[in-house]
Amino acid sequence: MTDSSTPDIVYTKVDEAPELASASLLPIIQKFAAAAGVSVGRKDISLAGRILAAFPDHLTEEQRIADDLAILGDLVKTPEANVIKLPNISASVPQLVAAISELQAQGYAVPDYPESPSTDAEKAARAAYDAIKGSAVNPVLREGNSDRRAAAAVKNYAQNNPHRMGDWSADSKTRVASMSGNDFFSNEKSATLDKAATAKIVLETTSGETVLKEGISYPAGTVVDATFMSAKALNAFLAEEIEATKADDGVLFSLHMKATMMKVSDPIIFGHAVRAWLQPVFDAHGPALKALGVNPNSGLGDLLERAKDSREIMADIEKVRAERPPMYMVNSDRGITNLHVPSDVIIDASMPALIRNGGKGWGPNGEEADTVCVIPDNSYAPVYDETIEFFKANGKLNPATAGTVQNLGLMAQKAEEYGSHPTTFEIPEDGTVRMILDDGTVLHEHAVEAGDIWRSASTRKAPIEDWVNLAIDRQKATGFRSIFWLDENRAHDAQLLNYVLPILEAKGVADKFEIMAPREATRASLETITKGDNTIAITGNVLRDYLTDLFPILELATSAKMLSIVKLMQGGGLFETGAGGSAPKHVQQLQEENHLRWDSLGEFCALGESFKFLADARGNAKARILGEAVEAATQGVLDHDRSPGRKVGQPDNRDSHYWFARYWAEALAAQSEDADLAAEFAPVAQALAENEAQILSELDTAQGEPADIGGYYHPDPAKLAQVMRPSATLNAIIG
Ligand SMILES: NC(=O)C1=CN([C@@H]2O[C@H](COP(=O)(O)OP(=O)(O)OC[C@H]3O[C@@H](n4cnc5c(N)ncnc54)[C@H](OP(=O)(O)O)[C@@H]3O)[C@@H](O)[C@H]2O)C=CC1
Ligand SMILES: O=C(O)CCC(=O)C(=O)O
Ligand SMILES: [Mg+2]
Repeated sequence: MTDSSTPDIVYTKVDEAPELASASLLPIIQKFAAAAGVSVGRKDISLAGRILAAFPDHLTEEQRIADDLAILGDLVKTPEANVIKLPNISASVPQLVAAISELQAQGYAVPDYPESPSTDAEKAARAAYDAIKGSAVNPVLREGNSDRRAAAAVKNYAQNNPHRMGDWSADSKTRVASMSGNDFFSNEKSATLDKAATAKIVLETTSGETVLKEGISYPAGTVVDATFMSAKALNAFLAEEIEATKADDGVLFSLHMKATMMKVSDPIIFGHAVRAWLQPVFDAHGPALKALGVNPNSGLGDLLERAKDSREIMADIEKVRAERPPMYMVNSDRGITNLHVPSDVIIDASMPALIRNGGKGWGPNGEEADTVCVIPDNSYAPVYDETIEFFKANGKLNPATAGTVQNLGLMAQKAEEYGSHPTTFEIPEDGTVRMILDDGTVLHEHAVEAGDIWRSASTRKAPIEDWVNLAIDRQKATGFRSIFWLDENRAHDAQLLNYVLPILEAKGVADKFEIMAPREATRASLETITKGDNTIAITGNVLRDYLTDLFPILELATSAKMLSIVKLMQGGGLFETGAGGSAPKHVQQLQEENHLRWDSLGEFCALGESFKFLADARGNAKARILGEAVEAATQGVLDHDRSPGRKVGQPDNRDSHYWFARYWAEALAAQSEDADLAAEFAPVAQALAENEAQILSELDTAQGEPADIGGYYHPDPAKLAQVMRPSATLNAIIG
């Protein structure tokens, strides 16, 4: 078993590109931190790690690892927590299955993922895997609300070095398409509980009553929502939009939602889209597809793989494809469509990239084209619709002069849709869903039909109050235009306003804040930053996710450079690195040509904050100096353009770590507050400078050939270290 002691700073072990970067960066951080007596150690929240931790009984003693996510889940509820959290995979089923087979091939006897569990053992395995899939880590660690913004140095850099933006034209055919009703937005009901309660969710049909879930307990003051999306309405809408897109010659069809974070509802919606796209094939070959084990929720890629030997089915698929509009591609070189894999359908990343690109997506022919963006539910789609209409009318944003949109997101304790996974159901039969409290009160009730997606989400009182107070603090600290993105006509938002308005009144700051529905807030924010002014978007959890990619990608080209702080409600600190994900494409590039374009600026920003937090929490003056020197080093990386290039042969992630270490050491050597630290780092700085040419040449020589890291989801640490630390000269200095 792995060591279960907790280091002063936890630096999470994750997946994909950030994990590759850690192999190079973490040894540097550990060396520098040791000078302040600070230990920096790892806890494993990777997909592979979480799978291994779930099945100790299937593993040998040496193979077993501790359940680090559970350990961290406890740690974040204590004031001692100081966690640097890198982005991890929120796995779709295809990713989960791929990770399982990789582990099995490496000799770990973890069970297969049971598609249709029948035995008790299969049911147990399925339950364990269901707990691992989707957004299973972030809701556990995020025991505080979210504060994401660009650090001043990062924003200044973006203004001085504006990235390329695609041009928008007034006659762009790009548009957002959403359902005309009967979606989560229009069916929502919401209530605030005046006392603590336990609830059950039941479905009543002509054949009797089924308990969908019971024993859900809520503290007093919880806002409890319930809503559903009609499957019939969804299917009619999808069919219509496929036809409407086709009528607009050459325009791409695309679907955008969050199949990973909304891990129960959105994969079902995705499956409806796959089915709608191939409806004639499902009509003609339903039983045959079923016999092949096809599940539309797993995507077109899985379907094609299973059907590839059936000439009849494949011919019919071809026929349908020829009749369909061109589809927006995830990777046109590899033939990966928008509907291939659910985990590629991640609206927070896809819509901003399309908008940054002048509303153009990539088509199957590898050419850019205008795109119909299907976002079925209306809760948050207006944000993208309004953004697109704004740029059509006003032209693209100018990153050289644009102000910034910061975000304060209500996220703690699985707030809002974030926490809806255990209370989301695909309705098996027509009937009535009721949410009933232990005193018999029917809190919410909906008439539903078979196939409808019903879900309940909740938001607790303490996180709401914490979020409003955080907003008051940030508004005071910045003086920025501060907008609560709440729609008084939406059931859930109206309940939140019952909390927000009295707190603002009681603190005498009501005049400092505006309240706007998402569409109006989007327009106001775009107008504000276009003028060069700044604004704070105070939002719920889903908008937190969406906006902290949207605005950074427009303003800074990427959300990787964001400062992302989670002030834990019990007093600890969680420092996330950037606002983006784990960049699978970057791993592919490393494997093919040993170039890693991952930018660790998010890690640098989080590290500085973590040291400063530790300094305050533990009265460690050296840690403060280390943190201030990290900030100077981050500034150095920006000032001297040391961030990774995109192409092989250009300096990459490893080069940027060399420069970061060097500027960090130089800043420590130069400061006069702590003579011991200066004396310790002067020779390090000197060695790094003197060996610059040698180190850069060693790093450069490493690039070009394929790199073997011994696994994708579960790489071999020794091979990974060899690939990511190819400079013997640098390694000797770092030790
Ligand atoms: N906090 C978390 O734990 C999060 C986890 N995720 C997970 O990450 C995975 C991938 O998500 P996806 O939506 O594709 O989003 P990503 O943010 O991983 O990738 C989108 C694109 O953004 C660019 N990018 C992101 N981070 C960096 C960086 N540090 N340096 C340089 N470029 C960067 C890359 O562009 P290019 O390829 O053009 O260089 C990348 O392809 C999923 O499994 C998802 O669940 C997603 C968001 C947050
Ligand atoms: O938890 C997840 O799946 C994704 C989180 C995310 O995208 C974010 O926090 O920005
Ligand atoms: Mg996100």
